[in-house]
Amino acid sequence: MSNEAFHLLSRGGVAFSKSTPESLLFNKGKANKKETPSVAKPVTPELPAELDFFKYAQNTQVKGKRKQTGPESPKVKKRKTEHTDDEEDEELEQSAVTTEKKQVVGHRLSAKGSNVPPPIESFDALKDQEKYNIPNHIFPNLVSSEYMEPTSIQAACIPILLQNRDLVAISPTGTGKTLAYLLPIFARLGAPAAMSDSPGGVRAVVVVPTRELAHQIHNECLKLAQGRKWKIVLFSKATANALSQKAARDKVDIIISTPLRLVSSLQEGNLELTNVRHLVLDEADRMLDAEFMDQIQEIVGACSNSHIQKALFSATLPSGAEKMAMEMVNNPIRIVVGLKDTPLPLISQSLTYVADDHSKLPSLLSYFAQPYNPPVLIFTSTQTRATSLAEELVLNGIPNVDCLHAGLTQKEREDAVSRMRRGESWVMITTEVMARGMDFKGVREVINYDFPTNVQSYVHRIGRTGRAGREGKAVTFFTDDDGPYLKMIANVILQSGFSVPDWIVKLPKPSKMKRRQMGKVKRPDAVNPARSIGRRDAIKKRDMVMGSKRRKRKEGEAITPKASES
Ligand SMILES: Nc1ncnc2c1ncn2[C@@H]1O[C@H](COP(=O)(O)OP(=O)(O)OP(=O)(O)O)[C@@H](O)[C@H]1O
Repeated sequence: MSNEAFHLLSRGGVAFSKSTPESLLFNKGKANKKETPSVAKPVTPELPAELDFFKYAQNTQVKGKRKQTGPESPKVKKRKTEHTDDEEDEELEQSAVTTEKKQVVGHRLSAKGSNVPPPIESFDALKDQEKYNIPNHIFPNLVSSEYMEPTSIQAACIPILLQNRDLVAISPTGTGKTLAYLLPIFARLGAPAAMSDSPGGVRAVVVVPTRELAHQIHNECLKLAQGRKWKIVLFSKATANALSQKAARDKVDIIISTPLRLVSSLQEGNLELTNVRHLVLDEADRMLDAEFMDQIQEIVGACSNSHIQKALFSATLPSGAEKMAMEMVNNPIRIVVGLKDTPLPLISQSLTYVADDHSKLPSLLSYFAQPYNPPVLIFTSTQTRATSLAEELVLNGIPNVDCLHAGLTQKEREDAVSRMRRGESWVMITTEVMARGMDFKGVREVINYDFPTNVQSYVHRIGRTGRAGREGKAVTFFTDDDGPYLKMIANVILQSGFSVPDWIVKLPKPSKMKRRQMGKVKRPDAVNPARSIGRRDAIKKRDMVMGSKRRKRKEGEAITPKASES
């Protein structure tokens, strides 16, 4: 199906807004009932204060029942290390507890390092000029962005970064890590380079794994930059070209980029990072995995200013990545908010058995036959499967289906993100490319159609819902093939305080080898086998027709000379 045809078929022509009655359309089963449409049920009767990042419990009357022992229980604590990538996590946690860990009142927040500055109580506390020296123009921008009180990660990290300390920070998805590093960057830069007498080139760089995330962070920067002429560049081929002149580069304050784009410009000699004072690696564990490692090393090497501050942020940081992170930084402070590699209890999580790959589509269609809460984000393992699933849903009459993956053109990707932000997409099918960092506040349900590739992928995928204190729901389909990896995800679910069937809890712990193979299950390109058989037949028929045409042409060519002779 062509892209245009796909969008024509998948668009219902109306935007979904959480506050409009359109949401009622989704409660097919309850169409005639007066009660309000199905809303993700609150899952925590009393959200522990240490996990209440957005003061959720204080402001909301919570009705539901927590299904399992809370994250604080010793039983769950023991499980915690089982799902992590290797055994050293526990050691790290324990050493933090016994030696340098500080428990900050009110939140489960651990800080490790020397001379850790105390967290701030409020954004107002930052107005203390002597202590923090933050330019006044930033505060109205916080208010206009509706940032009234700092989240835990912001409370802890902002004073650290303001002291120009290096930092490794881990906090669950959707808890406001972006502002935790952007605010100190603006504060430390003080004023735009263009206003300075001796601008010396780019002063801050934020590196992220995808273009979409870079775009989103750029928008966050623009919110904080209001009222001043900051030059904040979302690095792309076009902007990189525009900055190939040194005079233009000298006026740049902050660059937000993916690693590849930055490295290309460095290698072409069109960019210097020698004046960079603040380097942030967001989604740090992804930035430090094999795919990006060489590029990150090149970028870090290019940021050669002796006063550089490095900060790494993520919701997950397996111990291997953490070791690498710690080697990159200088006398760092390590902050962990909540439980490492654990989703917020605001996201209710469950596992759904679907036997085999062919049974997934019918299972998903029955899911959509029940009341559901759009927008729903669905993750597949490959681009072709994402497209195939989107087509199937459209053909099955699911309204406002959309698709976003790295196989689309940049324009198509941007358009898909815009439609999602405008609330026009009710069901977005996507791949790992959207798993990290993307902040679509309204996403209420995440479905892992294909099992995630590892624990981190699971945590980030489901973290697209339950953001900024909202509730969310995550459903993960599993087949017999996913069995060996089930236990790892089940442990995360238990750790967050939800239940899983007993037999899954009793599964043996997978070997290291098995853990490495997770997500490598071979799946067909088409999610509907009937359609793929149809497709095969169509291809066969097409080949036969073409073959017969070829033969006829050849016969014709053989006849023609004779005809010309006559
Ligand atoms: N202090 C605050 N008060 C209210 N909302 C906030 C605050 N800080 C951030 N937010 C909002 O919370 C949402 C999540 O923020 P952000 O995207 O920075 O989370 P994150 O921790 O980086 O998530 P991820 O790990 O998925 O990248 C955003 O919509 C943001 O606008």
